[in-house]
Amino acid sequence: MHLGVNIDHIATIRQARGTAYPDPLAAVSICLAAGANSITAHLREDRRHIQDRDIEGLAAIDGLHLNMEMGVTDEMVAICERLKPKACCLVPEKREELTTEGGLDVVGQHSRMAAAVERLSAAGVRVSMFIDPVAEQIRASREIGAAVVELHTGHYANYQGAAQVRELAALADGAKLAADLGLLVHAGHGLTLENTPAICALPEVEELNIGHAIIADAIFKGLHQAVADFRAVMIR
Ligand SMILES: CC(=O)[C@@H](O)[C@H](O)COP(=O)(O)O
Ligand SMILES: NCC(=O)COP(=O)(O)O
Repeated sequence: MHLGVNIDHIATIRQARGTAYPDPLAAVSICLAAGANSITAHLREDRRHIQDRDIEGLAAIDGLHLNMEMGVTDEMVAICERLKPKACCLVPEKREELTTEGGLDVVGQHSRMAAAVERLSAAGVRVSMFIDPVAEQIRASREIGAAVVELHTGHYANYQGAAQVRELAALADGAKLAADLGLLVHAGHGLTLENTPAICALPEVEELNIGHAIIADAIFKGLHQAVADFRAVMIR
C-alpha cells in the first residue's frame, strides 16, 4: 500500500505569516526518506495554502510521484496539462469551506468531468476522482475513463459508533466495486493514526493520502517521525 503525504498545511503555516518559510518543497526528501511513496498537494482556486510556485517546484523535481489535487476548472486543467505531474486527483471545491466536505458529483456533472479526464489523460496524467463510496459515482467514474477513484474517508473519520461502522462498510463495498470495475482504489481525508488501520484492512485500497494529521503530529515529533509512524501503522 502506497503512502502519499499531503503537504498543504506546511504552506498553511507559511501563508499565515506571509513569510518564505516553512517551504513545502523542503518536506519532500524528508517524507520520502521516512517511507512516503508520493507527495500530494492541493492547488486551491483561492490559493489559501499551496501557491503556483509550489506546485511548479514540485512538478520540476526529477522522479517525484506528484499527485496534484485540483478543482475541475479550466484554469486548473490548463495548469495540470502544462506541468504534467504523474497523477492528479479531481476534487470538489467551495471557496467558503474549511476543507473538502464531500466527494465529486460525477453522475450529475458527467460531461464536464469527462472532458477534464480526457484532456488530462491525453497529457499523460493519471486521473483520480475524489468521490464518496457511492456505487453510482464509482460507475460514473469508470464510464468517463478515470484510472483511479480516491474514496473520501472524511465522513468515516468524523463519525463515531454505529455511524462510523456503517460508513466503513460503505467504504469496503465501494472499494470492492471499484476494483471489480478495474479501477485503482485510493482513500484519504481525515485519516489519523487511530482511524487508519481499519482502512488499511480493506484489501483493494492501494494508496492512502494523508496530510493534516501528519503535519499536526510533526509539530510535536518532527516530520520524519510523523511520516514513519503512519508507515509503521500501514505495515502492521
Ligand atoms: C481533497 C482532500 O481530501 C484533501 O486533500 C484536502 O482537500 C486538502 O486540502 P484542504 O486541507 O485545503 O481541504
Ligand atoms: N485526498 C486526501 C488528502 O490528500 C489528505 O487529506 P487530509 O489528511 O489533509 O484530511
